[in-house]
Amino acid sequence: MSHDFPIRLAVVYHSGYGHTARQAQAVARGADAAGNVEVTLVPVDEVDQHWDLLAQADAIVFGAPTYMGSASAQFKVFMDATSRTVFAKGGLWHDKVAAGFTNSAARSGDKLHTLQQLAVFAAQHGMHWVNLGLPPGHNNSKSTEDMVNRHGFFLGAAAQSNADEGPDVAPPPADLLTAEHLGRRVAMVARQLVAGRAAVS
Ligand SMILES: Cc1cc2nc3c(=O)[nH]c(=O)nc-3n(C[C@H](O)[C@H](O)[C@H](O)COP(=O)(O)O)c2cc1C
Repeated sequence: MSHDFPIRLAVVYHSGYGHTARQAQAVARGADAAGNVEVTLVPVDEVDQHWDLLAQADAIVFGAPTYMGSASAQFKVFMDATSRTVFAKGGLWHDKVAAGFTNSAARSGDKLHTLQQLAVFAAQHGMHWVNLGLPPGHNNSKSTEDMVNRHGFFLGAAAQSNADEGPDVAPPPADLLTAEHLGRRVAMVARQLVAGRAAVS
């Protein structure tokens, strides 16, 4: 696809112990690989410096660890802040592209609930949610744990980090490649949308 349309993509994430940060970096790498994409990683504790950047973005990818079956409290603080900084200002994120990812220690760990929470959040802002777009990776006798989308999610990217391993080794490469895929896909969808708007305006 032509790279003539530059894209601005932000990854807003929280990570208490560094594992979800690895996933966020992978999403950013994937977006960067789409070419002509300005990618910014925004940890939620620095978001106050980045509200203008987020308002300018074509796409925002949301990521949080799953804590007690939902997005971490720190990420929820960010979500709630957008009521005032984004929603009440006239819907500054309306018609932007959105997607999400989460990481937790258990295989399921109720990650689906977090992805659903992120998708509903994006919908409240009138954003266009992009799904993962990969088939389940490890669902038959010939597949392995090394395959992308090994957790079989459709709504977004999932990662699993063993509770006794640090972010130097967890989440494993398959989950980081899954996150890279999501980043690249979101950038491409954003470009298609920007190009399409230019074509019909
Ligand atoms: C308060 C808390 C709650 C957690 N709840 C869950 C959970 O519901 N499901 C799960 O699989 N793991 C759970 N975990 C494990 C984390 O999701 C896991 O350690 C993850 O890799 C942390 O990511 P981070 O390093 O980016 O914070 C929990 C961890 C903490 C600290």
